[in-house]
Amino acid sequence: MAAKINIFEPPPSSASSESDDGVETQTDFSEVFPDGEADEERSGDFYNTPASPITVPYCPRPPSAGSQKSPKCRRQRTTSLNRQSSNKAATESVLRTTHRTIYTAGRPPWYNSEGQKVEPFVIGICGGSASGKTTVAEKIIESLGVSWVTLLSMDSFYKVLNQKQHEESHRNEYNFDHPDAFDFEILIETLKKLKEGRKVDVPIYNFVTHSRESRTKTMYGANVIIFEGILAFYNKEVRNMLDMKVFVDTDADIRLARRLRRDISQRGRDLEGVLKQYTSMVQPSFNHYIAPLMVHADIIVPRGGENEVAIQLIVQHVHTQLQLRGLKIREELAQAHAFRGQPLPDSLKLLPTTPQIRGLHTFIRNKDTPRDEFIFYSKRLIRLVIEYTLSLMKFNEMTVETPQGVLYEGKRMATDKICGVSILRAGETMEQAVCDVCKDIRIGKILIQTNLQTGEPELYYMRLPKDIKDFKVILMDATVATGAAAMMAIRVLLDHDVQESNILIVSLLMAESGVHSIAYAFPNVQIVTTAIDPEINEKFYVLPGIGNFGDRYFGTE
Ligand SMILES: Nc1ncnc2c1ncn2[C@@H]1O[C@H](COP(=O)(O)OP(=O)(O)O)[C@@H](O)[C@H]1O
Ligand SMILES: Nc1ccn([C@@H]2O[C@H](COP(=O)(O)O)[C@@H](O)[C@H]2O)c(=O)n1
Repeated sequence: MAAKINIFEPPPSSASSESDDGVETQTDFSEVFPDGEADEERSGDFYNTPASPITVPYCPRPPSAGSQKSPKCRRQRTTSLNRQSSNKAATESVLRTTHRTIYTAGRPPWYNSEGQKVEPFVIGICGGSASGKTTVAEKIIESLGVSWVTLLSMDSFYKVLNQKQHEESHRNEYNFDHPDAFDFEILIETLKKLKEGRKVDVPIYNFVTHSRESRTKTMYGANVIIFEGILAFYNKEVRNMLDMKVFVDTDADIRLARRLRRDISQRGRDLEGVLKQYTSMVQPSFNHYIAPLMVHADIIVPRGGENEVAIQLIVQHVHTQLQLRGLKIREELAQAHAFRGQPLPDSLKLLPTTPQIRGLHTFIRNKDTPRDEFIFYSKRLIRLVIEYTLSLMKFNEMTVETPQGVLYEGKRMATDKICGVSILRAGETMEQAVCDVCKDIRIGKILIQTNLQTGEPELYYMRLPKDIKDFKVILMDATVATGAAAMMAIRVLLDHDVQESNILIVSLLMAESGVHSIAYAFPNVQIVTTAIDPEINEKFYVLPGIGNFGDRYFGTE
């Protein structure tokens, strides 16, 4: 695969800092590439996807729309996607730098067109020590060309040793090749969480000190998860989580030669120690525990990483499986013809189409409106839709005394826990209006861009207010066409434990099919807009539409 270096470009209007009134509107793009990651390993470590439960009332899509579920039923929460390097790869990255390539742009969808998380494809790689498991895993990753792959090594789950065992390990007398050396409980829990797309903190193992380091490595779900280790197929529960089992079968003498070189140069061992450990424990355990696991393999790869043919076969199979999992979100959404003629969902809150609203639309839809007027009239419309959004909040009774000493029976918004999140970059144009009407509101940002090759939305960046799960979220995008970007942003919020019913997606203009798609996937999300247009063209623009709102507003092409 051609190496894919991250080509992250902040959007034109980003990187602002605190505004005068102290409202946080900053866009800190360093968040995308956290400190401590080698450049070529930048992989969106920022992303956290805990599972989140949802319920459903609205299901207008008829069965012919390709949906498997019955109208009343609701899908299970399952998994998600991303790309990470393993602990092992991370700790050895200095040694391997010249071989390491890949790495990612944005995160492609980790859910299907119904908003449901999609299971990642999990590959297990088993084989003797120094057989080439890690090398095979890295070659698969390179050839796959999939952006989000997690590589998890069984080494991370070596048990913490007591004093006696520790002394034995330094005399090369502790058996690290016996199943009892591994903490299968944490391993299983970790794999399960990764399959569900949740965040895990994986221990980092140090082969020199025979112990876990105090820091951990944070990993997330992915399109593909590769799990490798000498006893990767030993535990039945682990085996059941593997979609494809690969056994790397390399001759014992080659394994010994590689191990000698590696353990002396990288793991702080001496010749005598390696040979003693190998003959007394590594080789016997291989014969007794590891070699018999070959029966579970779907594919046996002789010679390890040199075996290009085997690696390409594996890669082909994974590609086919990923395709079957179907993550062509935008295409599917754009073809959501089954919604035609369906009543608009109850979750849609359309502003009354007054002459004033139509008048504002007339200005901003007119292709000849100059930019300054476009901005002026857009701002007016934005202010109206934001005020309307606030009117949908719950209000409590409140009595105040007027300056004349008379009581006034009024109302007060039930919660002040409201925050804004803009979908960059068009959604950013709506931030000011939210800040103007909600005092001290905090604003988060999510950057989603379209991959020009796949046409799919990709998540590049996000920075969300702290404790967002406790907030009502006004999610802003100027226009919604297929709903693909809005759905990705909603998915991000749900993955951060925001309640579906606490999300309001707010736009100036939405395509009818986008409204249906969002409502079908996320029936409890409120959808607020000033107008609905009937069509989407082949470029995914709304028709009649406004054109590219961001370009017209920011004066870009
Ligand atoms: N085909 C190969 N030719 C030469 N050295 C190799 C080859 N494959 C792996 N190695 C080296 O052998 C050692 C063990 O390989 P690795 O892939 O880490 O095996 P495992 O993960 O099974 O322990 C590493 O130092 C690696 O660089
Ligand atoms: N403290 C330790 C822990 C493990 N080992 C050996 O590592 C081998 C597994 O790692 P691979 O990368 O070779 O799969 C295993 O055979 C253990 O003997 C060790 O030496 N010290």
